[in-house]
Amino acid sequence: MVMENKTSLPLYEKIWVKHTFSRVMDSFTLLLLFLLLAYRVSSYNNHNFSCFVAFLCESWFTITWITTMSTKWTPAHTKTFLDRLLLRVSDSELPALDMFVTTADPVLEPPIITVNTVLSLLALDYPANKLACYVSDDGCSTLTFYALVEAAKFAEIWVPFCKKYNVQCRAPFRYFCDEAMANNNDLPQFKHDWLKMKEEYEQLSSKIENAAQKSIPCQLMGEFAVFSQTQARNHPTIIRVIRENKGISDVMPHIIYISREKRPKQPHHHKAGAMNVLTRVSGLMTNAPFMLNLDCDMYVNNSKIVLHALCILLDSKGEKEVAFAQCPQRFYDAVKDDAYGNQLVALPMYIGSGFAGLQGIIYAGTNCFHRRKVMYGLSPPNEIQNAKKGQGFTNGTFLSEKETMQKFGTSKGFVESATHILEGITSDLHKSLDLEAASKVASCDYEYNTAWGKQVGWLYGSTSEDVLTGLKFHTKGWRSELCSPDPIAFMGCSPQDNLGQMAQHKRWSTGLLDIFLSKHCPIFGTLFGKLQFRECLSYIWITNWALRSIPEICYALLPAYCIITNSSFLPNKELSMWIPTTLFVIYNVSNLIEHVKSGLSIRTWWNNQRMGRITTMNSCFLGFLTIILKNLRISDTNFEITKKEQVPSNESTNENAGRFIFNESLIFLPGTTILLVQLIAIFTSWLGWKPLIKSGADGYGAGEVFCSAYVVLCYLPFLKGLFGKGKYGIPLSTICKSMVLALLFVHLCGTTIAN
Ligand SMILES: O=c1ccn([C@@H]2O[C@H](COP(=O)(O)OP(=O)(O)O[C@H]3O[C@H](CO)[C@@H](O)[C@H](O)[C@H]3O)[C@@H](O)[C@H]2O)c(=O)[nH]1
Ligand SMILES: [Mn+2]
Repeated sequence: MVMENKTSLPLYEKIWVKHTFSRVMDSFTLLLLFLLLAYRVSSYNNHNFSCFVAFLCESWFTITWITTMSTKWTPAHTKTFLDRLLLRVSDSELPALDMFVTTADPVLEPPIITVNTVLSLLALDYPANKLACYVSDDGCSTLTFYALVEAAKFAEIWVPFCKKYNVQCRAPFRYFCDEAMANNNDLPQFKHDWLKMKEEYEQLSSKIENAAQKSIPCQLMGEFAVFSQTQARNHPTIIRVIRENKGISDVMPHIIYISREKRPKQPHHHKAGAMNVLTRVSGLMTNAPFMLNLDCDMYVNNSKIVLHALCILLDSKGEKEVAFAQCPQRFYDAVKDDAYGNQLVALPMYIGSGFAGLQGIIYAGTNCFHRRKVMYGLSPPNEIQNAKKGQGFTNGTFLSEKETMQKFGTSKGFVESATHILEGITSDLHKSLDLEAASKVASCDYEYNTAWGKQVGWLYGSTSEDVLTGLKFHTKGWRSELCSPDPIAFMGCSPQDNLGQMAQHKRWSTGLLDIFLSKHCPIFGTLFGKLQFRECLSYIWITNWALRSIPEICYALLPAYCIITNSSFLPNKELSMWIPTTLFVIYNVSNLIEHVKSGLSIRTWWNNQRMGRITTMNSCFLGFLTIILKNLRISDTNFEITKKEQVPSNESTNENAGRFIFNESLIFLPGTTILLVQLIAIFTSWLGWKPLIKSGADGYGAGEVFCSAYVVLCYLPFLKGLFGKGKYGIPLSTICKSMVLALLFVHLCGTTIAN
């Protein structure tokens, strides 16, 4: 009886967080925004050009603020009950899990990083015969393959070591960083084992290091021979079973290496393409009902994470409603005070859990547990029941074999495995690691005329394939949950300089805007699908990122414009001046408090603020232009891979850490121009010159000068760059181009007055 009660208890609970202070401050901010707009409308009579532009920008900011507020309003996260799960299902009943790791470039993504991710997965606290680890290598690199083969040998001792001593962090490079670990276990054998393991790991890394230094010809013999004729963009499928699990008593999961076929003329759809190949190959080989996907740099930091995620996915309610369980992204080796604003700590705390309190958190591309049947296009069960009553509903379950082939492609084996999944037949961990059938589904023409990338699997068409794929699930009516146990589940690396950070944000904003302008636009999702209204607002907030660059750039140029033309855009009566002033103060103070509450320093807050402005006006603006070019069919979007580095421990004290570096990239052009325009304006004002261009309107005041100075403060790294040397200096060509643009702007200021 007691047992019965226990087993009917929910496996997880949703915890609602109260951010009352945030709510009050956010509402107050909104009120002030409305007041400002009301002021603009009421003072319409003495309008001028700058006030009109200000009104348009502020309207945009207000709309954005409403979506931000709605997202943040009801934050939540989950609490999982492992004990209840283990009472309900025995070890042998636990479901199988296919784990996917993607890597694409052995230089930008050093194999030792991928190896650590894989090692940490192999050592998960979960029955090894239920796990299979698939590594997709889009770089088709001998080095990556070699590293994995060596890692598999090391894993034979690493996995038992972790389990014996219940090691928390199961990625050796992080584990051995911390000497204190050597002394935190009383077992007499431990110290000895620890030292031995450390030595073995060092041997492994030096082997990989050596192989990277000199491409040893003997590497291309034996099992490496297949790589001898390959180029990264032109090669047949290579699939190798590096280690096969031998059954229940074997402590090592399957390890499978996949480099899908690539041909120069065939689109490969970047990461989404790789994920779909992983889905199919694993479907054939192990066909687990759940899949975990990780970027190559995301190692497991909580070895029980699979059980936590299963609490959500196997819960009686979760089972029917939740498509995926997303764990947060956290990063190690952060640059001091988050100088490049890419640690994303405060943002997920408010926005991420905000999403989680609505229809669900967005899919972030990594650290996510998926339900395979949802990937195959299944709708939530209640939908299916409704559909059974009605007519003409095509869901995977009711398709004929021919239709299933049209949808999933012509591999008989795969279609059979997909049918099993869609019908909920849980066949035991599997059958054959049949390489021939697997090669077929990894070939580049397999998807031709199928639903892959459209209705099935990871969706194509955006470099933010993650958000797009998650949005599709939400539009179908699925929910998702944020799974954030303590200690944090996964840790990864974030860009170590502003170049990486800015390129990354450009890719995200491009991909997100692509979604907004596509048929998957969240607005359609609410109108014609099952996307809930407030979830839609949140998706609008996130997919609009690149568009935000336009009003931000206009607003940043406004104070300079006013100083140059001796006009004003801020209210110039003392009484109404308090509206923008209070708005500025309240916004900044509440944002600062949110950062401090997330355990961050004031410096970090400022760096995040500053980088927020720089990223929006530079990366996102370029993202916006990229989308325009794409829609005009002049050029296509690309997936630039973020560089991953292992930072030597002395690096954090490096005096240049946090400094901006520059190159010829266009990404620095908007910022440099905006800065030069401000400088021209401020010098005009400071030296008491007559305004460059006279207008009839009221002159500018302290407000405009303050705003201009504020923009310069945000662009301080660029200001330093104007005078910096080498990579720390903005290239002369960029400065010249920006100067031309800045002078053009000053000239244009004149024409607006003349009209
Ligand atoms: O053609 C490609 C390109 C990329 N990748 C892999 O995709 C992952 C993510 O790439 P990365 O350069 O690390 O991008 P990030 O900006 O760090 O990634 C974030 O943003 C991406 C979407 O833009 C998501 O796919 C990621 O999961 C998310 O962590 C890495 O494992 C790559 O190896 C491929 O497998 N094939
Ligand atoms: Mn990454």
